[in-house]
Amino acid sequence: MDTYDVSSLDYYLKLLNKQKKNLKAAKAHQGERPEDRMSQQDLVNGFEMHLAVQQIHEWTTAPTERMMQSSFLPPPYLPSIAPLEELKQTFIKDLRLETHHRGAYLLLRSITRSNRMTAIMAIMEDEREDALMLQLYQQDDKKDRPATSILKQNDIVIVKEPYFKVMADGQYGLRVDHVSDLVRVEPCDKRVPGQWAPRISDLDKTMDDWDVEGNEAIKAEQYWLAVQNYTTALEFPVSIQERMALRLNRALAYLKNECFDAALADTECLTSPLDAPGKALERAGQALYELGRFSECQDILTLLYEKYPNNISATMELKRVRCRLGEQESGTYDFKTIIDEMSKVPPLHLDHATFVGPVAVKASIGRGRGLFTTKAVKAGDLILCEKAFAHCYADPAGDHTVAAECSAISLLVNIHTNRMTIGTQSDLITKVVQKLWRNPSLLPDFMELHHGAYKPVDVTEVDGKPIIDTFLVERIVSLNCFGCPTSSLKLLNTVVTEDEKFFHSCGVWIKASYINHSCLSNVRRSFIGDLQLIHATCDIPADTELTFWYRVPDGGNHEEMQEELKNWGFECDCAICLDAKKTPKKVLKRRDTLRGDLDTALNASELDVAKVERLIAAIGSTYKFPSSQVPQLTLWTPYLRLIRTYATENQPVKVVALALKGLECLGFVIKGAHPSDSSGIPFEVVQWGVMMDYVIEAWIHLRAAYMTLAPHLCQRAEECARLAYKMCIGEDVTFEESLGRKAREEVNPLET
Ligand SMILES: C[S@@+](CC[C@H](N)C(=O)[O-])C[C@H]1O[C@@H](n2cnc3c(N)ncnc32)[C@H](O)[C@@H]1O
Repeated sequence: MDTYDVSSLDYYLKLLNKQKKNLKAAKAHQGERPEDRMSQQDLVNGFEMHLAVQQIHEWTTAPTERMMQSSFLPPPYLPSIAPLEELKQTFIKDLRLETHHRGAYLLLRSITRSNRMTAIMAIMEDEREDALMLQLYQQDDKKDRPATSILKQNDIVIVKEPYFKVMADGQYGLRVDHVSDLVRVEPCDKRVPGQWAPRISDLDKTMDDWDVEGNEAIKAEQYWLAVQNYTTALEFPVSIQERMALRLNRALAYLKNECFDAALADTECLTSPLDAPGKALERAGQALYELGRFSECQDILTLLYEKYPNNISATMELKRVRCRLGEQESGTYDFKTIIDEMSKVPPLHLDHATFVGPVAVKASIGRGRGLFTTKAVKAGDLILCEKAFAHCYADPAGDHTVAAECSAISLLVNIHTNRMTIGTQSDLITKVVQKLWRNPSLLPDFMELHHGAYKPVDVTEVDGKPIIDTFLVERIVSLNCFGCPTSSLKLLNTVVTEDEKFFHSCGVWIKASYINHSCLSNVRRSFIGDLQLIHATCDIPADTELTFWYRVPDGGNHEEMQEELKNWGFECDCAICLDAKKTPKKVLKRRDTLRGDLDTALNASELDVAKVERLIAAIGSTYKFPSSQVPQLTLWTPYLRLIRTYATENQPVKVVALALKGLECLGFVIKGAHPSDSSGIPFEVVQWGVMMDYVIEAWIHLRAAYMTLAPHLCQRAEECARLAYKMCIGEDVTFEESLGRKAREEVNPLET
């Protein structure tokens, strides 16, 4: 939704076809055991040489000049679900090309440093001293952790059911797409051959040595290493007290590594909170907070506070979690403070809770599941304010200088679905994989999301570790992710360039993902950082399905709209689309011709307003149903153009007439809005129309025109502008500063 899909652009199609050709050529060798594998030494030399060249390139090229990275997703394959003890060891020389070696595993040792391209890469050997390149995908983000720490020289790993393939450079290598297919092996593991045995110095270390090394790793902010060190210390025979101290130390390292499930488990607070020491309660509270389990977090922190009433951090944390609970329960947010936070650079992942209004997920006929109201809501009501499950801010400069939290923009090519997008989706997939890998308690909610025809494995855990299927994550991201601006407000205040029309930031919001598409939508989404807000754009009765746009409709070509929805695998059957489908081709053709004439008239150096109005009326007459039933979206932009023209010319009578007609074409039904109306009917929006962009502007122009013609209607027009603002921007605390004050002070506020 709102992502930059380049699948139909020529340049990218050529790239896709080239990749497909390479894949086909590689497939021709499927099942072969290559005779021309490089020697270990040649592989190492080549790898080191490449590293050196890459380093020089990085030193000598400005970040902005570097090429946009591409990520190619291979045809999907399932993760290994076999317990390790059921797999048989195999060796490099027995590997067959383009084959997933089901039932087998490889034991490998890294013999080089590792490098990060789109994957973490290193040269690995097996115990027979054969070597090959290993490519690990979906590993930690480089901002969190250097590549060299993910796979260090001499690290020993097992690759379950390895996938041996021809790589982009024609060499042979292993590709690991599923993080759960890689198992790290301790040097003292009985499977490790004698020649790779641990160093004597490591064997001599005591539990205390490992504990001290863990503490040092924490100080050096090498939290992944601290976890390893404390884990090794815990393998020694230890007293209950020592065990608890080590686990609490490890809980801290886990927290820093964003492994909140494991941190929580190490505190043992969920099983015996009453006996837990302060440090355990503090760390458990932190883990629960990060997992969004605010109510449990409050319970733990209350216990901590009761035990240590003078503990300042406990008091502060308790206050913080109570704020989250307030947001979660009431949907009341301090938007002024949030907007202030947003103005900080770098953009933040906001510290706020999710509010779910009166909605429930239910079956939607012909659409799978959908989100339905559980009670009636009014136009402008907040339905959802959802914190992203995962979110990637685009780094416009491409150099990570803007913010540590930013992601580089890259091209994501899915060879299997032929879909190509530009943005941060590639990073988003990695982010989701890592979040789930580190916190398996989050798996069920995410994996429940729509994944089309993809058939995942039905095993969730093996050997005590979660199974994470990268291709399932990719499918879910592809069908459920939202492209988004940094904030909808920022979009209102800037002139959007052609390139910026496509949002490069993106995220996954689980609840919002249940909302199906309709061009005739009844809710609209907006963004404030990584919060997605959904507001009702009209009065919605109870038990009604909520819908918004996946692609913004413009009432133009019906087939083109359906083509844009193709990725999601459905045809829209809203009243607008059904009407277009049923309208005779001859009428559609006439409408198209008139629309072409109208565009020419609108683009003329001097606007012939009479002609434009005539053409609008002629297009209007090609519709069978009134716009209150089937909105005539194609007329919105021309009306807007006329409203602006008449506002500039200070013709309030015309502004009112055209603004009301414009709103009418979107499906609005408004009573008592004509200044000349002497019937005494009070102003009322009987029906809200489709909430297209610039509806706020139309209301503001109306307000300005009423100032001269019907001052008593000004306030009503301003209220409508404010409500439309809330629907489109997400809040109305900035309305006054953005538009309201200007609207009152100037006759024509939007022209300045
Ligand atoms: C983001 S999910 C929406 C929730 C989904 N219906 C579910 O069951 O989880 C997108 C998918 O919903 C379905 N969908 C959305 N809008 C639809 C519509 N108007 N008609 C039919 N299917 C629709 C399509 O299968 C689409 O790929």
